[in-house]
Amino acid sequence: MLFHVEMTVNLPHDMAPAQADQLKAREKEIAQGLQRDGVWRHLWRIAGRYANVSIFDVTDNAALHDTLMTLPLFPYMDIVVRPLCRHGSSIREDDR
Ligand SMILES: O=C(O)C[C@H]1C=CC(=O)O1
Repeated sequence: MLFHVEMTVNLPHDMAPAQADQLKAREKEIAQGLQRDGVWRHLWRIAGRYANVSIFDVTDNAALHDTLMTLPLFPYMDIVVRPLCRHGSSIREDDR
């Protein structure tokens, strides 16, 4: 199943820069692993915001939840999830 996921990161203003850098580095490592595995299909920065729009490809809602919970920044993100289904007019072969 495909999901449109919007993540907004809200790091506490008083978080030590070293802790923030460590969280971001671990997040990047996990995000890149999920992309290599084909789970995190698209990752786009929303211009001007510490937020992204992503497409995840997972088996079901629970799998998406479990995946998102593995992200080191999860406790600091507001996440909006929209389940997707194929559009009847789409000519793409890779969005099933
Ligand atoms: O930067 C973000 O949007 C948050 C998160 C998503 C991927 C990643 O490396 O960090």
